Amino acid sequence: MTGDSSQKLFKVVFILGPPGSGKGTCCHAIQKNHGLIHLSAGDLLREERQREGSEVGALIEAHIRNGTIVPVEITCMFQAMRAAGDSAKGFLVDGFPRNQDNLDGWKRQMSGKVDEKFVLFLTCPTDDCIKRCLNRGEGRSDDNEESFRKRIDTYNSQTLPIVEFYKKQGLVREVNSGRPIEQVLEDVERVFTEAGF
Ligand SMILES: Nc1ncnc2c1ncn2[C@@H]1O[C@H](COP(=O)(O)OP(=O)(O)O)[C@@H](O)[C@H]1O
Ligand SMILES: Nc1ccn([C@@H]2O[C@H](COP(=O)(O)OP(=O)(O)O)[C@@H](O)[C@H]2O)c(=O)n1
Ligand SMILES: [Mg+2]
Repeated sequence: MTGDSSQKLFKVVFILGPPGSGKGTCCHAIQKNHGLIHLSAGDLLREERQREGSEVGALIEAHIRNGTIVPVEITCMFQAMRAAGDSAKGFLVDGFPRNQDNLDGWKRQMSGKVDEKFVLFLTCPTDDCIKRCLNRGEGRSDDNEESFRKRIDTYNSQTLPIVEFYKKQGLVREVNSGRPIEQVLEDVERVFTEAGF
């Protein structure tokens, strides 16, 4: 009837898990195989932090070092999805929503515009996660032991309740990522295939 009713919904898969659990690594593999667009909230924030003249660069850096979550208005996930346009088969939304503020902002902006397929939830022992972060080799200002501890605290207190929220809706697909990458990717691939990707 109206133009709105025929508007294409953005297909979305959320990727959540502790720092160093392999979210980015899994997204790279899946993106290649399935033609999905990978949007990492952390990457978008680091990009904005580097942008010359950014008014929020220092604020972003303070949150990143401190392992706390940047206010959702600054985390331009929605703009990034819109910028990627209609042609995308779907989006891998990596590291978002990470707390209640992220989730509230997402709902405010995206309700009625997205088809939330599932949440890929990666689980990995903290000892493995910290080793992986300290060896990541990207020179990140938060890949040190002190920041890692803060990130894990934030993850446990603020992100796990978001996973629970999606679990209640039957949307969580859990994969143990504390294993060799080939095994992890085999299970991740299966989850996407079962979801019709
Ligand atoms: N299954 C795995 N086994 C060993 N190392 C891994 C595995 N998955 C990812 N890594 C490595 O661990 C580090 C963190 O992975 P990354 O994908 O950046 O995690 P996240 O995005 O969840 O922080 C990277 O150096 C990556 O190459
Ligand atoms: N939704 C998000 C995602 C990341 N971030 C910030 O960016 C940091 C790094 O996030 P990331 O997703 O790149 O980190 P990993 O979990 O991939 O190691 C987080 O610790 C937060 O400080 C945020 O504020 N909000
Ligand atoms: Mg990452």
